[in-house]
Amino acid sequence: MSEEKKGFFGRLVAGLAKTRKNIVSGFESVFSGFSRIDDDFYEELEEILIMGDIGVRATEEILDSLKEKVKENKIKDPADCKELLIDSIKEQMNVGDTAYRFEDEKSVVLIIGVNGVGKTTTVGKLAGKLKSQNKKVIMAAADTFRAAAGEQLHEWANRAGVDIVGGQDGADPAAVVFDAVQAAKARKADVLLCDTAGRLHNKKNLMEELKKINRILEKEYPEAYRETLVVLDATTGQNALVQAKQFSEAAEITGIVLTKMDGTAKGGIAVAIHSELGIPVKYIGVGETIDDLQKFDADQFVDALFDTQTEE
Ligand SMILES: Nc1nc2c(ncn2[C@@H]2O[C@H](COP(=O)(O)OP(=O)(O)OP(=O)(O)O)[C@@H](O)[C@H]2O)c(=O)[nH]1
Repeated sequence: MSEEKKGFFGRLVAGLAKTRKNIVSGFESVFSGFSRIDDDFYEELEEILIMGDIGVRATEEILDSLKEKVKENKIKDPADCKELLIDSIKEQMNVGDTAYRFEDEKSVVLIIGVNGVGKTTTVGKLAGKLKSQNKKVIMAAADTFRAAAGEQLHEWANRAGVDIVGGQDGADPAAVVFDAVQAAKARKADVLLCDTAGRLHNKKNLMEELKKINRILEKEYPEAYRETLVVLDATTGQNALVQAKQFSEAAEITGIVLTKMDGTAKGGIAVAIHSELGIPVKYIGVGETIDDLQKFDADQFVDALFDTQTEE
């Protein structure tokens, strides 16, 4: 493993301490506590997976795949199931294309999410990350629904050292996006980050608003690659999955940002999102500062969950 990867892995393991404690220690006791592979053994595994917020459907599929592998490989010792279980979870998390195209080409990134999930913080962290790659970034404060959201985003823009357009409470979000696109073109921005609202209690309005924004982007900024990220609060577990489903009905989602992974034992929700929705988690938030946003790598995530070597 390269130094950089080792560093990332270490941070990932540390950030996931609570999730790991919840899932890994449970697995370890099952692998070492059972002397044979029987229904009780599988039931215990099932319980740990469900308790870890991996989701009912994903859990079933993981266990079916594990049982098949056990049969195929004629495994008799529960301890030998560990690697097979890791493989089965990785398979469930495979959603194909997880490229970060917006980091490499002229792009506009729409960031949606309900209030309080960490959306504004995520926009700020993303801006900081892109800025450190020498990208010209512009923020659009198009979440004009909540008073003070614009002000908060301005603070993040200052912290990250990027330009910001909009921020007046009650302005039309689509109009803010329109202005931001003109600014992005005039200032030759690499990435336009749009903080948009996500009021799920009125899905029709949300859909209309997103459609309107997308129409503006199609018309005014067709040359930009479009990424739509949904921000979800990992501490809400299965609720996050429900939100992701609802957003995916309202817009074409290209990725998920899972925030507050540092404060939760429910990190297994990442598996459920991949497995049940087929949408990749692209970033995880593991703290409140500008550097606390990490790219998500499903294989490394599963390895980190099972890593028993690292001190906490
Ligand atoms: N521990 C931790 N806290 C986070 C993370 N991301 C955001 N937060 C905190 O969560 C709280 C809400 O974050 P905001 O970014 O204001 O949430 P929001 O979704 O933009 O909310 P609105 O502005 O109301 O739309 C803040 O206290 C953040 O510091 C994270 O990854 N880890």
